[in-house]
Order: sequence, then structure tokens, then C-alpha cells
Amino acid sequence: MSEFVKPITTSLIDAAYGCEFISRTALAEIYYLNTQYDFSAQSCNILAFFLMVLHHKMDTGDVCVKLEEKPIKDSVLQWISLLEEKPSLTDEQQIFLEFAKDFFAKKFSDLSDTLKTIAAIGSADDDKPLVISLNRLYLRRYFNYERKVAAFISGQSKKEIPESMLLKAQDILNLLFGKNNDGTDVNWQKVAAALPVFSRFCVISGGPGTGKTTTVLRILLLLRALYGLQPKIMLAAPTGKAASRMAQSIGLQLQNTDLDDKSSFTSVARELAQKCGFDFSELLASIPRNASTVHSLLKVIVHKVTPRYNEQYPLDCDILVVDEVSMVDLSLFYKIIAALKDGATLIMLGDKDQLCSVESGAVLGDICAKLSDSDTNAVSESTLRLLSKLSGYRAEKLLEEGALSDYTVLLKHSWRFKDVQGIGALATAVNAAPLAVKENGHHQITDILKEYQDNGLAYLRVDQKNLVKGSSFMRSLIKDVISSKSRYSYKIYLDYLCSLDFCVDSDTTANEIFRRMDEFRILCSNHNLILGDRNLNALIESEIKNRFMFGNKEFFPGKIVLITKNDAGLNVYNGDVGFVAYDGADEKKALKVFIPSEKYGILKVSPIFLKHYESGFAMTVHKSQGSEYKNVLIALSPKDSPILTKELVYTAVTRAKEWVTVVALEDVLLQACARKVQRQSGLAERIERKEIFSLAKKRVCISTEISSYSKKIPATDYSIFI
Ligand SMILES: Nc1ncnc2c1ncn2[C@@H]1O[C@H](COP(=O)(O)OP(=O)(O)OP(=O)(O)O)[C@@H](O)[C@H]1O
Repeated sequence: MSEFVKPITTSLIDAAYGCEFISRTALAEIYYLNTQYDFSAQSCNILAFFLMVLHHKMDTGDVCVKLEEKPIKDSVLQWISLLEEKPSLTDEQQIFLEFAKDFFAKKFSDLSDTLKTIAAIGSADDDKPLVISLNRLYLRRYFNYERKVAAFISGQSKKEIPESMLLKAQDILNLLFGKNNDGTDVNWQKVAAALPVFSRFCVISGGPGTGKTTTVLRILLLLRALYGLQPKIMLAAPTGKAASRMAQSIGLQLQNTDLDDKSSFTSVARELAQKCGFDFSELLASIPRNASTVHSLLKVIVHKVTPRYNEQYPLDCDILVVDEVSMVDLSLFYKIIAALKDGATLIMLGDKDQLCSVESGAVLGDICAKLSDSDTNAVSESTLRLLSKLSGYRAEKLLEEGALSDYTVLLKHSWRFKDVQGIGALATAVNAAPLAVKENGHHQITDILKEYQDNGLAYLRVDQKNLVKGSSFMRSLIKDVISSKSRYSYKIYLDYLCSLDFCVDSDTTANEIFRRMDEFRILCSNHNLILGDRNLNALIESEIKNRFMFGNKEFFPGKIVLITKNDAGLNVYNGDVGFVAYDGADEKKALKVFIPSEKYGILKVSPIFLKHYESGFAMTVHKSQGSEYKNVLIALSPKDSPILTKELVYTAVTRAKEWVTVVALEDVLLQACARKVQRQSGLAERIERKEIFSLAKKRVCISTEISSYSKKIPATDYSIFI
């Protein structure tokens, strides 16, 4: 390496360290690359900027960055503006600003041409730490994830099914979903259930209450009837909350033992048992009731890239069902498929229109990309023929009416909102936006908020002057949340606790409190500003403390607590929600946080032991993913920003089972609904191109010591890129 190179690069890195908005990981990587490759000073600085931009994009969920002028220079311009807005700059910031302006001023084609010549950047099939593919720049690890996921999906060949088995499946599908009558609408649940008969990978997507769980339970019966009771079935979801909701939803269907209800799960299971010669109780017992988190299923190890179950050591599972797949990021998706044993079937359930995962990627969205825009069908002739044969519907009808691909079926009819129609109507309109402006200039969303007022929806119309500290609107909103009989109130929960003197002496009582607590939640788009969860929680807490004269303690009876980080010692996990009350079983009636736990029933934790938590009366929409409440109040930030998207509004609306109250400035709400989340990834394109390569069961792992350069970089055994 030339002596000349390092000081120049180091000075850019040093300068970048003075800028809090630059990813530390990007800086560690460029330092590492500079020690490994003989760059020219100019190349190294250009590479540094591209890596900083890549990480900047990955921090907001992109998998890669497109090598186009706009995305690259927009990030750099953002940094320049941030620095120029500061009243004064440190020396480091001043140097970085000069570097940034210099980069910004250069011709983009020259920058990208230089980038492509840099030795650290390779193509798909070498092992360089960075990759350019489909005109996108990736870290090798993420490129590998994306390519392997695309190869898994594209490489799915149909199972060879003997004709006799197809006829049997046809018969069982008729038993499980009913025979088709001429001219009746297509039962898409039946079509979705036909997919796993011949495909080892299928995705059933649909909004809330479209029958994803109902369908998957019948699929499990169908696969039992075809393959017997031996195949091992496992259920999982990305978060503990989603896993317990999945188990709860399955439990509800299994508990419905009304055999007169011919369509109930138990009725069809009994009929199937008789038909196939199974013992009915054995058949029921063979349907799993418990779901675990994907992390615990795969045994993901903290700080390790590879979980215990992986390509070399697959899960002993024949049929894996994963719910809430919209929350699964690219790396977790790859880990799931890597841990599948040969011949296993993977069934995924999720709502493609929901917010995507917090981490990089929008895998469900990419898989369903062909279904998204205009419901175009992307199904091959052979799949269509098999689906038609198994379901009994004409292939043309399936093509005309459905949204299908070779491994995806979209369920569109919601069975949940038949009594209160507002939620379903609003969710549909939010999805249709921005195309929802009608000929008369009215916006469909505004019309729906009016039309369904008192039929599942309430819109608390506000203007800017209402949304200031101490306004009468804010004061009455908080009072209502505590004590009104409205749909947006914790009254039922607080009154019940008050009737117990805030003392809980049994698990039954605690469960009743949990039930009442989950009847309502405030979902905020943001943490900050007047309608952010932080401000609303502070106002609600202060109102409760005043009302019940609790003084000014941080933990007080009735407080709702949201756990924000896993704590294995306490057995509490990120996303867990509990309440505070006196422990009636404790001699001193100590104040405890009661938290429901999948494994241990109800945990009672002393507040002093909790390290990572927030108040949970109001939470962000992101935190609420995978949960459902009877009533929801959606509080949208009064300031429009890129995070206000239709996916965010849709996710918030669909958390409610009965009632949605919206507090938002009308123009901000409409702007949010017109903005779609756009995550950069090449997955949809790779799937469409049917990119297949050998999924070699080979792992490469580079361990690098990044210890000596600076105290700013933690000394660690660092697997950076691969
Ligand atoms: N074909 C059907 N006929 C009648 N009721 C149905 C049908 N399919 C589903 N339901 C009912 O609709 C409700 C929602 O079904 P299910 O829980 O399967 O939907 P889901 O899509 O899994 O919901 P979620 O959004 O909560 O995941 C349940 O009460 C279920 O019994």
C-alpha cells in the first residue's frame, strides 16, 4: 500500500466521525477496506462516499443503493444541508463539508465509472466484499441473502403428484371448503389451499380477517389427509406478540366445538377423520397449538450471523407455517429458508400492504410485487391448470377474477368487518390512494371518514391551532382518554383497576386486566411533536396521577409499560406490554409490573429491575405491528414527513377490530395516504428474471480485527461483509 494513500483517506474518515449522521459501520468498513486493498486516494474517497450513502439507505430499510445520480447525491446533499444549517461547525465537520461539496460537484458518471474500477468491488460470482449487480451497490452479505432468496423462490419446482393423489386432494378440498356451484364466486381460500398440494413454497396474503388462519388450518388438515399424521408441523411468527396472536387465533378455531356449525374447523375435521380413517382426537391433537418466534425456532444467537439451525443443520420440520411475514426482513427470510430441510414445505401468511420490516428489505412486498399494482396475474400455465383442477374453478375465471402467481394467492374478502364497515372501507381506500380522488374532486378517504362516522369510524377533525400545548382540544382529548365513555378511552381498564384498589391477587384478575387494557390503544406515527407517543404518554400519565393522587412517581398503579429491549434475565422481550399494580400475593403488597409471558404465564417484575421500557398508553404504529386492539386512536403527526406513508396509515387502521378514531390534519392524512414506501432491493427483479444459481451449502466467513485504528471503532471480531 502506498504511503500516500492512508493519510488522505484517514482524514476523510476522521472528519466523518465528527458528523453524528454518518454510519459508524460504514466508517469501520472503509477503514478495513483501506487496510486490505491498494486504493488510490481518489478512489478511496469516492468509495467512502458510496459506502456512507449505502449505509445511510440501509438504515432506513433499503437493501442496496441504485447507482443513479439522484439517490446518491440526494443523501450527500442532505448531509451538506445538515451541516450548513448548524450555527457553527467543528474542524472535523468543516473538513467533511468540503469533502462532501467536492463529491457533490463531480460528474456522476465519472464517480460511478471510478467506483466500478475499484478492486474491493466485484460481481455476483466472486468473493469481493462489495458487489455491483443490476446496477445496484450491495454489501456482499446482503447481496448473497437477496440472491439466495430469489433463487429459492425461482427454483421452486412443482412436486410430482400422481393423478390418484390429485383426485384425493380434490375430494378433500371439496370437503373442507364445499363443492362449487355453477356461477358462484370463486372461494379464494380454497384456491390458496390447493397451492401446497403441489408447491413446497406458498404465500397467502390478505388483509385482516380475510381468513388466512382459517385457510392454513384447513391446509394442515389437507396435508394430514394426504401424508398422514407423521409429518412434523411447526408454527412461527416474527415477534412474540404475533406468535401468541397466531396461537390464540388457532386456539379459538379449535375451541369451536359446535358440530352443528357445519363450516367450523372441528366439524370439517371430524368429517375428514371419518373419511380418511383417522381417529378424530388424534387428528385434532396433531394440529399444533403453539407458535414460537422465528428467532427462538431457529435459535438465533446474539451477535452471530448464523443461527443454530442453518443450511448445514436444518430444522427437523416437514411443514413450517410463518405468520405476519410482512415483518420478516431479508436476512431473517434467508435464515428461514436456509434452515429448511430438503423436501420441507414452507407456508407463509401476511398482509402485503402492511408496513414492512424494521430491518432491511421488504420481502413480502417484493414477492407479491406482481400482484400489487393492477392485480396482474403472474401465474404459469401449469400452475393455473393444477389450481383449476384441484379447486374446480375454470382457469379463465381464476385468471379473470384473481390475483395469483405461481406461489401466491391473494385473499380479498374480509369476514371480520361485516357489522362495522368503516374499518374495512377506510383500509381499502387507504390502499387505493392516491388514485382515490373522485371525479367531483372529493377525496375518497375524506368521504369515507364522513360516511362511516359512527359505523366503526370517528374523525376528530383538527386544525393547526388545536394542536398546540395546553389547547382546549388537547386538554379535552386527554380527559376523554382517561375518563370518557368514548371508544378512545382507558376508562374500562382504569375503573376496573380502581375497583380493585389497584391490587391484583390472582392470575385470573390479572388476565381480566390485560383483556381490558388491550381494548384500546393510541397509535402514533411519530415519537415527537404534540401527537407523538412521548408527549401523549406524558400528558396521560400526569392526568392519571392527578386524578388518583399518585404523586409524581415514575411507576404508579395503572401505568402501562412497554418493554423496548429483550432482557433474558427477566424473561421480558421487546414489544411486551404490561401494567403496574400492587401485588396482592405479596405480603408487603409491593408495586409490580405484571407482564404476560408465553413461557411463564404472568411475570411480576419489580420496577427497579426494568431497564429498557417506555410508557405504553400511546405507542408508535411500528411497535404495534402484529398486535390487535378492539379500539384504536390514530394520532398522525401534524408535520408531514417521509415516514407518513399509506402503509403506516393502513397498518394503524387494521390494528383495530371494532373502531378507529383518527386525529389528524386532513391535508397531512391525505398526503400520507398518497405516499408509498419505496424500499430499494433487487429481489422483485431477480424473481421476475427467474435468477437461479446453485444454492451451494458452503459458508464463507471472514473474521477481521478492527481494533487498532481508533478507540472510536470497537475492538471486535467482526464479520463485516459476508
Ligand atoms: N370462509 C369463511 N366463512 C365464514 N367465516 C370465515 C371464513 N373465513 C374466515 N372466517 C371468519 O373470519 C374471522 C377471521 O378469520 P381468520 O382469523 O382466519 O382471518 P386472518 O386473515 O387470519 O385474520 P388476521 O388478520 O387476524 O390474521 C374468523 O372469525 C373466521 O372464523
